Amino acid sequence: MSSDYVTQKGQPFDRAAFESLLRRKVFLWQSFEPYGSVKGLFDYGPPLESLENEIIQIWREHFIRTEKMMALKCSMLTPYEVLKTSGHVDRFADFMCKDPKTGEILRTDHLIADVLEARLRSDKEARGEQVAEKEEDPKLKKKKAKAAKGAVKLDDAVRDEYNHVLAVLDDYTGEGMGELIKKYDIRNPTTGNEVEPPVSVNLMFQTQIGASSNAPAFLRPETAQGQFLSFQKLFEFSDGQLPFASASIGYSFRNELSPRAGLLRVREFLMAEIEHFVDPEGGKKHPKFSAVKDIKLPLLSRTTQSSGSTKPEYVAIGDAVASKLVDNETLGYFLVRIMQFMQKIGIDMNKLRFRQHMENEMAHYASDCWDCELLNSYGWTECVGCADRSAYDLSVHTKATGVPLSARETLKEPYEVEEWVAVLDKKKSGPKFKKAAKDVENALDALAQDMKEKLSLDMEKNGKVELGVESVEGGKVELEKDVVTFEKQKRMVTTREYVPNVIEPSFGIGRILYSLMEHSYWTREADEARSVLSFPPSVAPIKVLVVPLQRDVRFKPLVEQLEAKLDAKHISYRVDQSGVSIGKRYSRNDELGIPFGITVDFESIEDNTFTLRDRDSTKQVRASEHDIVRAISRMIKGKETWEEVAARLPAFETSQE
Ligand SMILES: Nc1ncnc2c1ncn2[C@@H]1O[C@H](COP(=O)(O)OP(=O)(O)OP(=O)(O)O)[C@@H](O)[C@H]1O
Repeated sequence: MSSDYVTQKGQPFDRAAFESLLRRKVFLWQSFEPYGSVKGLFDYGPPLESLENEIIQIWREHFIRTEKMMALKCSMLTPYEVLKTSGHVDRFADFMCKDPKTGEILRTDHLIADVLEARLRSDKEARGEQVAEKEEDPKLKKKKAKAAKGAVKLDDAVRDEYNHVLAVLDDYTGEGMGELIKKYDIRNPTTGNEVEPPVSVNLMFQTQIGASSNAPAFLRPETAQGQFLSFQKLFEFSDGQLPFASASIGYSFRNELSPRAGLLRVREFLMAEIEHFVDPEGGKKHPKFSAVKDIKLPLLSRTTQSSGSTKPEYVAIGDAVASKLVDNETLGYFLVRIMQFMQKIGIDMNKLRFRQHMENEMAHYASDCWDCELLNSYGWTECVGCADRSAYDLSVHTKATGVPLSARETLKEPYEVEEWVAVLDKKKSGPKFKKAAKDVENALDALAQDMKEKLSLDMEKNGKVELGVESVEGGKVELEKDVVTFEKQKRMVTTREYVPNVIEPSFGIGRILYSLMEHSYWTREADEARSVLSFPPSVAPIKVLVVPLQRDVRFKPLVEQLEAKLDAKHISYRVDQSGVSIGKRYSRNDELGIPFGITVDFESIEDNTFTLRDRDSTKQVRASEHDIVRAISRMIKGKETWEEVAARLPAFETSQE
């Protein structure tokens, strides 16, 4: 993949150089390095910690504040029963294969996909097919020619078979994948060794709460369950009004079998999840949908994928919902808001698409699901899952606990119903059934209407009925006419009780951060060694670089004055007083993605003016301290662009670059 992938300037993306930059500038590293590091765990250094913080702030503003969501902080340690009910204990598992010679563990579906995709790529190269987007690029051409040398051609039938297997890989059981491995002689790609048959492994980290092992628990694999279990409290907080949404930003943990691709598949990661609760009656409309209906989204539908194409179509979300391509307004509204968020933080819009889940990929209860995928040098990567989870979660927790997680609505027009009612004479049932009396009462309450009607007929015929409740004396409880009667009664219905449906956009912040860093990365044409991270001013980890022209005590008061001004405006900055040339200092800081540089020079001492440099264009203007700090502040807030600032402040020509 990385050979086809280009930077925002159309240059071939050099992942080794990019990763070296991230290491050099301490963006991130594998955790516990002095102890030999642990796969799938990363520490963030100052630039990445700060970048994440900026993105979280934008996320909070874009979703929580603007959409009036209810932010929650729920526990990460989760009792066994909760995750048993949600289905995670039984189903949150992947199949793994072991390389018996090296002990390496490989995720089975990834292993099969990687090997078959590599063979298909090799086949494409052998047939000289166009795999690169920028065919005319001589570097890419050279790379392609090199790759084609060892390429292996496939028979047409084999190629079709591989493509089919890849399309339906999610449908395979462990046994089925084991057969594929044998049939296609799939081996560990790094060692060439045969692998052992697939074994299912649950992905949750298990622990216990307290000293006793009677209370097994897990580190949560998603933030969602805590939000579902808080439903009743949120419903009251929203004054019994639906729709409403909760949101939670917090860590989740998955014991991934083969963590890889840097931040893209890790074992501990920050998630930002929204649970939007909506009345299923009335088509899951969204009150703000009409404001976004004309916005076009790159949608890669199920039908397009089935035809073998990976090219999304730009469709107005209003049309997509009207044609039922996207199931409902609420889901459609969130797809738009996700795209707008990505645009705000600087994601390259040419590297974003929404891919609809195939039927076999979706959970059985989901009615529609779209992933927001970002293209990076590892390929298209799911960064946000946006699913309509129907009433599944609230229903299963209600069933397991008996605590209703449902909404009530007062009806505008109450209506009368006639219902079968079981009338129990408690004065008689208590002494008669003793300890089983409560069970008898509950069993009668739980009877459906048709059962009550049937029992009333049985009672009339036989003078008694049997309930599925064990009596104290043994055998099933029998109820006679004097204890219970079945009657039809009229009742006014004034409220409607229902289980809301849930639309869930679920963001993996680490994957977004990584893709953003790749999308922001490019090198100056004149000098390949000079790399730049073009973060938008609003998300850049540090906003300003202050550079005194040289080490000179006369600059000190001016630097201090600038620092005080930037502090007062809450603008983050870095002062670079090192002795190296100004050009070098600028380019070192371009690598940190600092969007603006203020230079303090001899003229500053004379007239208190400074130069302001734009990272991306390297253009400079000269103005008073007040004007410069104000311009920076406005650009960070998105109130002005560099082009607008450069048009109104005097240009400054320099040969320092
Ligand atoms: N191991 C991981 N490392 C980093 N981010 C992850 C990981 N697993 C999931 N995410 C993020 O959490 C989001 C929501 O999780 P979800 O359960 O939908 O992922 P998933 O479908 O299991 O992902 P995948 O199929 O890639 O394992 C994903 O879109 C992704 O951004």
